[in-house]
Amino acid sequence: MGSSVNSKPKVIKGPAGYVLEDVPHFSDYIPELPTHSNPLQDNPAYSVVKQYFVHVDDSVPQKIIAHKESPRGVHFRRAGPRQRVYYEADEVQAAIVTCGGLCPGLNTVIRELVCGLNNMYGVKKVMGINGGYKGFYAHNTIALTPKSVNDIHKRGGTVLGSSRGGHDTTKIVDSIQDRGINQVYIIGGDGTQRGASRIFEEVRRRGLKVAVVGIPKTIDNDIPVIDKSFGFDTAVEEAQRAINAAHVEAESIENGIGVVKLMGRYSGFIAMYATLASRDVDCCLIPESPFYLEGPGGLLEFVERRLKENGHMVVVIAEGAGQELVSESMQSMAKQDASGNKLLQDVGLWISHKIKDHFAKLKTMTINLKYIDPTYMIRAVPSNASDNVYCTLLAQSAVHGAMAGYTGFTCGLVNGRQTYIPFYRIIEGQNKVIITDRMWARLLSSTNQPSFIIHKSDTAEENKEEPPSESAK
Ligand SMILES: Nc1ncnc2c1ncn2[C@@H]1O[C@H](COP(=O)(O)OP(=O)(O)O)[C@@H](O)[C@H]1O
Ligand SMILES: O=P(O)(O)OC[C@H]1O[C@](O)(COP(=O)(O)O)[C@@H](O)[C@@H]1O
Ligand SMILES: [Mg+2]
Repeated sequence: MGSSVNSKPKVIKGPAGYVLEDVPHFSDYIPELPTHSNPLQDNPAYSVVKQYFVHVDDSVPQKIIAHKESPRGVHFRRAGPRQRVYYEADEVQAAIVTCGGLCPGLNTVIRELVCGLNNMYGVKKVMGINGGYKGFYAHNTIALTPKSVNDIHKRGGTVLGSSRGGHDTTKIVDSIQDRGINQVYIIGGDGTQRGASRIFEEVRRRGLKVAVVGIPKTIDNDIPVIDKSFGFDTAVEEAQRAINAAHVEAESIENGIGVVKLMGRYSGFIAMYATLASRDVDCCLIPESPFYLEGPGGLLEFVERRLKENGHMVVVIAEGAGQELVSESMQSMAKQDASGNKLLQDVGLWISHKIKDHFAKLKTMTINLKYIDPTYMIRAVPSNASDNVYCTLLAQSAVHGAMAGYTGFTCGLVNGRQTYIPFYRIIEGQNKVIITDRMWARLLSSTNQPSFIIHKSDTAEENKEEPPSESAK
């Protein structure tokens, strides 16, 4: 079996600016592998489907807004079953691992990988790696059968367990070889996909016929390229319960303030969508939009004004918002978790204290503030109906890709279509709320909160005499 240095991006160009950012395939580094006809063609459930197999040239555009003269742009390979497969059913030894923080839907993905492999391709040997990456070399494995995973999608968390840290590429690939694993399904966030990419490179370097497949998991929705991640809808839905509670508490008492902290380390999507969905939120603070507390146009002035107008208010804050302000006022410890992620300070608690201190000093208004931190409750629930369907399609796409000999890719929804995306595109950046986009503008107009950025620059010079009016925002 051949081996070479790290794989290079596979970029295929076509007419009119067409670009396919393709994913690796066994045939790139292992010559003359035998192929077999896809057993799906004899499966009664699929035999009625016209054109069940994906055309070899099918690809999905990354950008679907186009102008008459614009180039066709970047495309990704469309996911789905292929005519020829690179494994026979009894040859496959699949392994599934879940890494990083929890997210609704993990169990559904595990279930559908096991059932998809079994029902579509007759694969019987599937093992679960216990406790994240380190489970490859530090724990026992768990045998997974359609029966044993039958109702796990009704539970939150991951039946396999998860962990941070412990990624040792050599030990992991040694374990893959020792256990005879030839398909690895790796479910996890940005850190996990980085780890998966390293595993793929090592597998390729050793010339192994092992499909390395990533399935993106991120409750924060911070993975680039894909439309959204599984579990996100569930998280937004579950956040409504906390926001409702905050609203009920706030409006039941004079000058009531409800503060709700939601997940979102670097990306405020959960906070933004939960706010847009709820309509009870007066102010949404996210990491992408810096804010300030004191002075004209600041948060405290806005809180005072909203309380005077409405008698109560709800603030939603993403965990990563205002971290620079928290660090300024508290001794930053700059600690990291086992995966190297920066540990954040509790901005919800901090902002609650700041608001309370402000009104205590002001003495003209007595407030009643209730702080709700539902962060772990939101990610520990089972996935909702639409996420369950999404997880099923993702898992099936992953299985089809691996069986067809593709490797070194992450499955993902791009413009509503299932695709195979090369690892480098997934790990090169982060998906963030773009505060100059229409979605954030919609949020600002629905809450009518200050747009702190505009103010801070404007206020320095212009507003020495007079603070800006809300309508000027
Ligand atoms: N740059 C990296 N290279 C290899 N492995 C990594 C890298 N970053 C994170 N990992 C591993 O991926 C796993 C999950 O990462 P983590 O950041 O905790 O969660 P998530 O995948 O949800 O972002 C951990 O086991 C961690 O060691
Ligand atoms: O306390 P833990 O388990 O480290 O998780 C906290 C973090 O996990 C998340 O829910 C998800 O982060 P990952 O995608 O990196 O797993 C973050 O929003 C949060 O900061
Ligand atoms: Mg992460």
